[in-house]
Amino acid sequence: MALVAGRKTFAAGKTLLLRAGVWLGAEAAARGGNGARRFVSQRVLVESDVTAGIATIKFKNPPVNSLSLEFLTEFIICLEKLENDKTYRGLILTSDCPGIFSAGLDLREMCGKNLAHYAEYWRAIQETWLKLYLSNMVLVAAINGASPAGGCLMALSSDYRVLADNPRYRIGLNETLLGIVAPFWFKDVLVNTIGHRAAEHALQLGLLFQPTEALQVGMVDQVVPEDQVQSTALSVMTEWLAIPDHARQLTKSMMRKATADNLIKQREADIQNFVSFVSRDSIQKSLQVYLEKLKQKKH
Ligand SMILES: CCC/C=C/C(=O)SCCNC(=O)CCNC(=O)[C@H](O)C(C)(C)COP(=O)([O-])OP(=O)([O-])OC[C@H]1O[C@@H](n2cnc3c(N)ncnc32)[C@H](O)[C@@H]1OP(=O)([O-])[O-]
Repeated sequence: MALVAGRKTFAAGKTLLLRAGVWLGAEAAARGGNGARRFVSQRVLVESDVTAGIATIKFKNPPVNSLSLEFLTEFIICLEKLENDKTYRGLILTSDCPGIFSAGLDLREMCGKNLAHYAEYWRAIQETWLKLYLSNMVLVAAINGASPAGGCLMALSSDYRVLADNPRYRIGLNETLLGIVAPFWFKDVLVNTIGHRAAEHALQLGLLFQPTEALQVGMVDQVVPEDQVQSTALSVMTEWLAIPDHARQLTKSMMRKATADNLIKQREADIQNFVSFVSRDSIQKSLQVYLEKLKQKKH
């Protein structure tokens, strides 16, 4: 069944479909006696409480949970499975890698590859966002680590964000620091969350906010001690699940549809735009310099 769902999603991307098949073959599922279920894939861990109707997805793509094509493929299939299974009404997004929620797009997917690869990668990024942003489930991000750029987008696409109070866990759309530009739909989600002026400021400077600042600007809804992130996410979820699904879902759709439609109506043009942008020599150079800086940071 999940594979059928996967086929629908990736009708336009044969390679992804193949990768999805590999992943499904490797999947292991276990069911406990107390309504708890656990799906394990290589890079995405899904734990679920069937009785409560709540699933938790833990990103497990060390060292930094970068959004590689393999990761995105597994993630999208997990999301589809949960979305299509009416047992689940709520989903918590969090990380299994200590100190990192997600480092955002995998820079190695954007460097030194061919045009077809860039197009395939960007389609997977778009698909991930659309699935998250338009999910019928309640999405709560339990942000237990740094979340720059694409990591921030995943959090912003949730309905509610709880961030661990640790000054190292900075969050924001820092694309300009890499010499690249956040796509219009990243920008739209940020504007919807923190307002136009704050978004303009944050985007131009590529600001990464520490927890207190993130709370102040409205990028997250709550900052709590690190050991309370998961329990807070769970109690927020319980509150949201008390609202009748149909009313909440229609309201969510009313609030989000125009933003999502903006991308849906020009997906192919957006892919072409990304491909021609990222393949420019100057952009390739900026990305390589940035990656090199990251590597040298340690030494
Ligand atoms: C138009 C498109 C829009 C773009 C959107 C984006 O999301 S753009 C993305 C914007 N994202 C950013 O700007 C985030 C950049 N990353 C960071 O700022 C930090 O890594 C950190 C704060 C996430 C974690 O700090 P930490 O001290 O815990 O970890 P560390 O720094 O020591 O890294 C460990 C290893 O991971 C590697 N690696 C890291 N990130 C990426 C990546 N995205 N990809 C690939 N690899 C990455 C790093 O090179 C190193 O590799 P090595 O040497 O072992 O081979």
